Amino acid sequence: MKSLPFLNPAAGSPAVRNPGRPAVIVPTQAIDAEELAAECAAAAATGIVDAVEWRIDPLLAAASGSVLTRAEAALSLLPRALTAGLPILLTVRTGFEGGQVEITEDDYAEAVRALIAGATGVEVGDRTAAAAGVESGVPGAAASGVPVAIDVEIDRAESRSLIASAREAGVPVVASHHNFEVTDSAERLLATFTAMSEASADVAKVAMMPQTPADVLRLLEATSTADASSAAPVLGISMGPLGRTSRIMGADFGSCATFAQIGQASAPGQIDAVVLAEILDRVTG
Ligand SMILES: O=C1C[C@@](O)(C(=O)O)C[C@@H](O)[C@@H]1O
Repeated sequence: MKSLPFLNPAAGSPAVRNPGRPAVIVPTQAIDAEELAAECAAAAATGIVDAVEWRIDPLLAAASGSVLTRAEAALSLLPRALTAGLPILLTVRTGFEGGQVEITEDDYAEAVRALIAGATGVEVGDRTAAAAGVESGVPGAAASGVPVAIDVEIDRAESRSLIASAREAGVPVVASHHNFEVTDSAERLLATFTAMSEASADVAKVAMMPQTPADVLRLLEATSTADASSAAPVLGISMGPLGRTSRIMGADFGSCATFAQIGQASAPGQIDAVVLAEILDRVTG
């Protein structure tokens, strides 16, 4: 298991203190500033969360105007998320992959490009994000010194150029691929991990729906194989109740992080974050 590459050392969260422990990432689907600030603060207050994923697809779906206007509306809220001090993973989960925003390939690329620019240019206080990133040495750090990373769906038409743009801007990238129906074949899973690694993603993540225990095993084996052959951290998730082994013991198969819920889950099978942290305390110390 490799470490999640956008932890915030200053947060002193469990994965920061113990590099052998997978990062716990908690999603928020907040669509306004108050909800976002409150959910990030609540996650930080538990002391067991390492990063927050802000799923902005519900906000993009609810807002009106061009995709650029809607992405900018989301970005204007980002400083509220950063005040809690936990790293933020910005995710536009499209309808293609089980998310809430129906979006064209062109609009997805435009939204992600706007988010990359915003993640490097967020102003908190009087320093620019890019300057703070250089000073703090934290990749993708916003002005507060809190890392901001971005999710890019590897199957989107412009994924490779989006990943290249994010890396050029110093924003860490989590490449994603989801199948909410079944679990891909072993060959397809490995090809997906390889494509993510070849595109230079900072984390290669797949989330699959199992139908049988053998599907969970195939996902875990592919994750472990990909971890052994890739320089970048990997993350393999088997969703639904059947896949919970992957969310609890995934680190033993190479996963650098696990998604857990506080309040609303963002995918089937997520475990309560506090309960999961207690289990991880017991099994990983
Ligand atoms: O990609 C992922 C993983 C996930 O689908 C899960 O299964 O926990 C949850 C999503 O919010 C996130 O973007």
